[in-house]
Amino acid sequence: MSTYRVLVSDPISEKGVEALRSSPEISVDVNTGLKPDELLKIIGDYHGLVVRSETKVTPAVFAAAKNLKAIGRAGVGVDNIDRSAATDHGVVVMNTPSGNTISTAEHAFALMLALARNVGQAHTSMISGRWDRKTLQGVEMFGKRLAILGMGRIGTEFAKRAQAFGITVVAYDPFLTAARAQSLKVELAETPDIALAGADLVTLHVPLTPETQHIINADRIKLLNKGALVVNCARGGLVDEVAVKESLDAGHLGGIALDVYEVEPPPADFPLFGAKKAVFTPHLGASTAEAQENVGIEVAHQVKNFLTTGAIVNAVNMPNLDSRTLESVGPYLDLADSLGKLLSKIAPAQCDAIRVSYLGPVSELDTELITRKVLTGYLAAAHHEAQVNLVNAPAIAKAHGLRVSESTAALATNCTELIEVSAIKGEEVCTVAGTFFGKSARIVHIAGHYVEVNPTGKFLFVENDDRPGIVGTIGTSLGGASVNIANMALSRDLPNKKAVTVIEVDTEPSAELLETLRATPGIIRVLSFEL
Ligand SMILES: NC(=O)C1=CN([C@@H]2O[C@H](COP(=O)(O)OP(=O)(O)OC[C@H]3O[C@@H](n4cnc5c(N)ncnc54)[C@H](O)[C@@H]3O)[C@@H](O)[C@H]2O)C=CC1
Ligand SMILES: O=C(O)CCC(=O)C(=O)O
Repeated sequence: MSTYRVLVSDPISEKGVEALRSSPEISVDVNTGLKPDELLKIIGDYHGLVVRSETKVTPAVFAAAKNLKAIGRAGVGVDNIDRSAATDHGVVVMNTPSGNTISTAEHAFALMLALARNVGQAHTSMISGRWDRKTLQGVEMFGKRLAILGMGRIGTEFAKRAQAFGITVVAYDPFLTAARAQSLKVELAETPDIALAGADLVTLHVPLTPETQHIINADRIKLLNKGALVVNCARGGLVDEVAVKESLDAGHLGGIALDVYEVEPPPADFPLFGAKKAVFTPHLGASTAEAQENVGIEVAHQVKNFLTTGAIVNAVNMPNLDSRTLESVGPYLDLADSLGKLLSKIAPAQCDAIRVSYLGPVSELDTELITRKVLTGYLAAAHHEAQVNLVNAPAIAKAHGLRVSESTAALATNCTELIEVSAIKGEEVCTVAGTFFGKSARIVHIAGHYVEVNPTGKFLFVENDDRPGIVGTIGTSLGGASVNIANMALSRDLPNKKAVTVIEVDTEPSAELLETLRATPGIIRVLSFEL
């Protein structure tokens, strides 16, 4: 019987499906072309979902997906997946960023050449019986000026191909450094307008975001040279289709090639279908045997590894946790979970902030992940957030108005390394801390007291007056109730004549035993909890 069920709801390569099926822990259903209401009916049964761009993973899908842990996107763009709903529901979203880069760059280049040499129109004209050599005259690529918006993976591959054609490339990308531009032999433009001014050719390779929506608009089209050709093989919505139509009609823009559309598929009355110089393809950028095999296999391994080992690669809504990181960070994650849970038991309710300090070698690790784990331990117990996990912990903390901060320092004080976690409520600060003695994790501070306690197990936490006889009384009460003591740590606060006793027990103390202890003279507070 498989532990995890994965639904593949868009077509991916057979090798990808086989890679998923290779794990005995996973059973796979391939069910493509589902209508939204059909997906809603079945998604509750699945732990993993694999999609391309057709399946729309909406907030309603997440609400119905009670068991869903991971979505794998066989491709780059994740705009068909509601990322914030995924994060709120604790579902990790992973894509396969590089498997379709070459195919998409080649397709964009093919569209640019087809546009320049009227390949589409010539084909249509020929098969309707004409031999039209006059009106189908094209333009050369050689010596032209090309603006690339978005110099990521695909933009970079496009630039290399353009340079081989003798095209001058100018690129705009907010993350493109001067050094990288120089090594790629492209001109670096500081703004999209500078890149577009005087360009003969334009290609878009940016994600669709509020900043890039209509990055090609009426004003920017005017900056281009007369007759310029524009290719969009990235996302519909980057180009203002109405502005393009107007400029084509006015004779300024020379042509448009689109692989992607604001609405997919575009309606039959799509205004640009009437344009004379245009080439359209139905979102084919990544549609090659090679790209589909790459992304199908990659996504299958990512979803499989996440479900069976917890390793996270190419996540778009949380830090990555590949198997090597998991190995180095794993023990710290367990300790962080215990510290968060412990804090939720001993700190005052409704804290305003959580502060996590990393001292010593642990400060060199991916502390963001460890802090997320502190939060999962704390929120699960303090706020009864049963669904909290590494993905949604920061969002849930924020929703509870909990401020989270993190600090690191190279040297710990009296331990080699320390994770110190404080819950803060107004002026009140309650701190717990843990460390490693060799490979063994230990909790070493609880609310101002030095102790040495295992990070997991059943515990009694007793605050008492520091005077003779109390520990003996506690032991007698536990013995009387047949609760065996596995371990015991004592810590005194000499100036205040107070002490804490942390007792690891083999069985959970009964409510009656806790009442007896609480009623014992000299005992101030008794807490029972499991870490
Ligand atoms: N037509 C198709 O079938 C395919 C389309 N795509 C789309 O192509 C686009 C690019 O993909 P990749 O190159 O793999 O992504 P990438 O992440 O490697 O590159 C995107 C680049 O855009 C840059 N960028 C972000 N905001 C920008 C802005 N406001 N102005 C200029 N640059 C900006 C980023 O810094 C990054 O370098 C994505 O939207 C993706 O969804 C990808 C594969 C297939
Ligand atoms: O799955 C596909 O064919 C679409 C590819 C795509 O648009 C992407 O990877 O962003």
